[in-house]
Amino acid sequence: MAFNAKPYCSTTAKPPTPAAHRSPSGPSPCISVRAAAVSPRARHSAYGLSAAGNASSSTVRLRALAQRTRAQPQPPRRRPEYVPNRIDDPNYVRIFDTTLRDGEQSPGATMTSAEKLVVARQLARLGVDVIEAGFPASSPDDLDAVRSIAIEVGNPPPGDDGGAHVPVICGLSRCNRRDIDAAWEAVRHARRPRIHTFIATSEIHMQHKLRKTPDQVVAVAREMVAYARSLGCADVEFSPEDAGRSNREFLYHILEEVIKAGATTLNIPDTNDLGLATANTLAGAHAGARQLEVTINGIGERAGNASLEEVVMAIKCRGELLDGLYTGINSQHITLTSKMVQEHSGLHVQPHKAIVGANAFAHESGIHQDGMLKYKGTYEIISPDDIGLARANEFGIVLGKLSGRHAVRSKLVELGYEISDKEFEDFFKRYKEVAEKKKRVTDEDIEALLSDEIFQPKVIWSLADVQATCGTLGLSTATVKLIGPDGEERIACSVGTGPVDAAYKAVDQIIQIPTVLREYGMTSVTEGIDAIATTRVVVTGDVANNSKHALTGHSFNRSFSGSGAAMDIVVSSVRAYLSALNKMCSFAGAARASSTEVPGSASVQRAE
Ligand SMILES: CC(=O)SCCNC(=O)CCNC(=O)[C@H](O)C(C)(C)COP(=O)(O)OP(=O)(O)OC[C@H]1O[C@@H](n2cnc3c(N)ncnc32)[C@H](O)[C@@H]1OP(=O)(O)O
Ligand SMILES: CC(C)C(=O)C(=O)O
Ligand SMILES: [Mg+2]
Repeated sequence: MAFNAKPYCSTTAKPPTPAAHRSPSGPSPCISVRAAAVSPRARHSAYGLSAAGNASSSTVRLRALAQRTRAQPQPPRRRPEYVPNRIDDPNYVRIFDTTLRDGEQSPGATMTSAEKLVVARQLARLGVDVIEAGFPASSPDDLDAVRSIAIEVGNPPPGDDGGAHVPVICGLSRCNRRDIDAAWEAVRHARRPRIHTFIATSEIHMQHKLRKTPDQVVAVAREMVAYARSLGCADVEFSPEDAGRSNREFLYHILEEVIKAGATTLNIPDTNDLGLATANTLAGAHAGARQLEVTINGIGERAGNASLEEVVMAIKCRGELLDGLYTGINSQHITLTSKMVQEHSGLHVQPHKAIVGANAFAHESGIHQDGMLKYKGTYEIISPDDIGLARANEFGIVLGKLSGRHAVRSKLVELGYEISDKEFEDFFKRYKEVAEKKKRVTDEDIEALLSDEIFQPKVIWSLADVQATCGTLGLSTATVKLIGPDGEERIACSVGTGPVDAAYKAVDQIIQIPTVLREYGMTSVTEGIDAIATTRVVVTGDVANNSKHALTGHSFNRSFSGSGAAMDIVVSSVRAYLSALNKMCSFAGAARASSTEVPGSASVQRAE
């Protein structure tokens, strides 16, 4: 998590010392932990009562307060009016989004000004309280980008009657005048501008990076916070960078000093590389921080930041475990915002990413799918609607090799096919064979398999096996084994101009009905090397298949179509050919009526 320990305590870490909070001289700040801010009530109780100011005593008191809070009636879920250094509802947690600043620091994630503006508009729709729009001193372009966001997103839309949510627009700066001037120049156009200034407070950073003594760091922090306020900025956030590795007493001391200098939010950043961002952030909120610093999809420098969607949905779904906390986020915009940030930052989330990953609301294994079909709450704690996700099917079922009968049957019904139990069992067997070879079975795969397995003519000849060889070294060969209407297996081999031609000639040798192949077509119904190939053929037979035209009475040679599907193109082709030949045999059989001869039975080798 990113604990934001910003003067309104944000989540990072730990609340300022009692002394800091009792400070009579400055305004009370909000505490953020690179993530959250301590609510005024929590803060005052904890700090007011804590004598020593060490972490454990503060934490204990915060918990006691939390328990009392739990028993109280829930406050109305309305975003409290924005006041820089306090939040009037102790349960309200501000969401500080730094996608456009810290998120943009992810290698390769740089966005153009136009892209940043589009994302900022979306963040406002999402309802974030603060947008950290950039680091204006880093380049003239970034200053321009932050300024445009301040002007366009940081002000009410024309004609607004006061109902529109207008986020705070914030710019980051080091603790120096040049950076602070640039930040102010960029954000001052917003209705609610904020300058966020930071300086490292850990021994390792102060000594090796800043090359300053702790006293010098305190002096510059104090001076620069006061300078930011002197420019007319009423909302100043201060972050002690690398707070997690800073000496606690020193941390409290510098926080106390910046509060006196006019800081209104304290962010305690826990620059955390261990994948604990969301957990840390929630712990900060639980401990009283009331501003959480997050990014969309969790993007950011190195291992990234706490992700907005995880933190917000955890608070929404488990608010009761967090003493009734709530945010002003409209979660129905989460999916769109996540996609937009993926698009513009070029950083795509992994499929198993919580809340916004492609698999977060998809179910592929049979037991889960069965549970979902019976009651969605079994495997979904969040409704996809809650995050604005429209999924292709109601239950998020993705068919694969681990799917069971319930899910496959429901897919057939969804596709409009009602088949008998016996047919379904045959189909399911075939489905499993295919699914074992494919990563994912699509609707098109299902339809192709259905028409191959179920919607075939009466089976006279069926395919047992086929083996073909082909290549550039000579003619192709094929061996085909069919099962005849008498249940006997028959085998034939042939050569051909290609493996399909060779296989068809072998079939002809077995069935021995004069046949002309009129049309042959193959399509891959799905994508990728493991796609299912569907073959359609049209054949005509001899005079025995002649039909009379209904209107003219003339005889014509009737044609028969057939289709087949398989992942192997030769198998698919032979299935289609047999399907057409079976139709033709049925027709011929009906025409001959009394004939008992089995086509092909006399001239081919019987299998052992
Ligand atoms: C934890 C964070 O995420 S911090 C934000 C990080 N984001 C960025 O750095 C992105 C934008 N950065 C930039 O574009 C550039 O680094 C600039 C424009 C800010 C500065 O560029 P340069 O002037 O060339 O300095 P450079 O980046 O090489 O070095 C940083 C200097 O700032 C100093 N510095 C670092 N942090 C701070 C601070 N918070 N307050 C004051 N000085 C600081 C360093 O000690 C170093 O000073 P030195 O030149 O006296 O040794
Ligand atoms: C500037 C600070 C807040 C920061 O980005 C960090 O500590 O990660
Ligand atoms: Mg950072």
